[in-house]
Amino acid sequence: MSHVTIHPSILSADFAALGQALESIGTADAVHVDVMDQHFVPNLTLGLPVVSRLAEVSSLPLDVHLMIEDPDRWAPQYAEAGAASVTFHAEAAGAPIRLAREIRAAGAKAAMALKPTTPLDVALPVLDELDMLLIMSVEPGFGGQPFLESSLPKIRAAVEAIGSRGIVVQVDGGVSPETVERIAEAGASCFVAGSAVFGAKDPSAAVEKIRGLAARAAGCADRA
Ligand SMILES: O=C(CO)[C@H](O)[C@H](O)COP(=O)(O)O
Ligand SMILES: [Co+2]
Repeated sequence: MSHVTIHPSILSADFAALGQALESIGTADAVHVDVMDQHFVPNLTLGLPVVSRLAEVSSLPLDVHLMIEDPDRWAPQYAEAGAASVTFHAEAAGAPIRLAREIRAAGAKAAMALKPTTPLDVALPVLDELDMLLIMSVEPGFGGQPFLESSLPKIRAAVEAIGSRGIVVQVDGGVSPETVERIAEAGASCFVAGSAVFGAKDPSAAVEKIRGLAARAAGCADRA
């Protein structure tokens, strides 16, 4: 039986206390790290030196979400730095099949992300090279935005296109106790949640709450 996984996004954590942020989400399955370059998206966060250090100190796997131009050049370096998975955007990649292969060769799982307006068709030729497909449910760039309902049919279509290939469908943006059940019912199994986790008084409890709701809605075993 499959299970759901929760990846809190440290975009919504205190950037002056990232070590404490990691400690506060001990119940999570991985930590989602949003790398933004102020070119692909209108926001600037952190880069390779910080990700390398997080990989050294984190007991959770690092799920690195690259919102950058030219991921063909940079993504493999995040895999070499110790990321468990590296996600590049389809809209930014020049040669996505080659890039996914390079990420895997560098020791990480390979994932590709689609912005809300990018059609699923773009991912179909790349699927066989991917471990995970990220369906963005907000316009990338900022945490705390409302979940886009238009992503639900896209999630259903992605799950159907993937079939039995074992590729994880991840959803990122506006995931909260209010939205996670509908997203799980649509077939996603990996949930990124930033503000809903780090905005809570007890981030670890928020992770467990979101996971429990998702697992019940998906009709599968609650991992926790
Ligand atoms: O990639 C992202 C934004 O581009 C973040 O991962 C995402 O927005 C998480 O934050 P929230 O759960 O608050 O929407
Ligand atoms: Co993200």
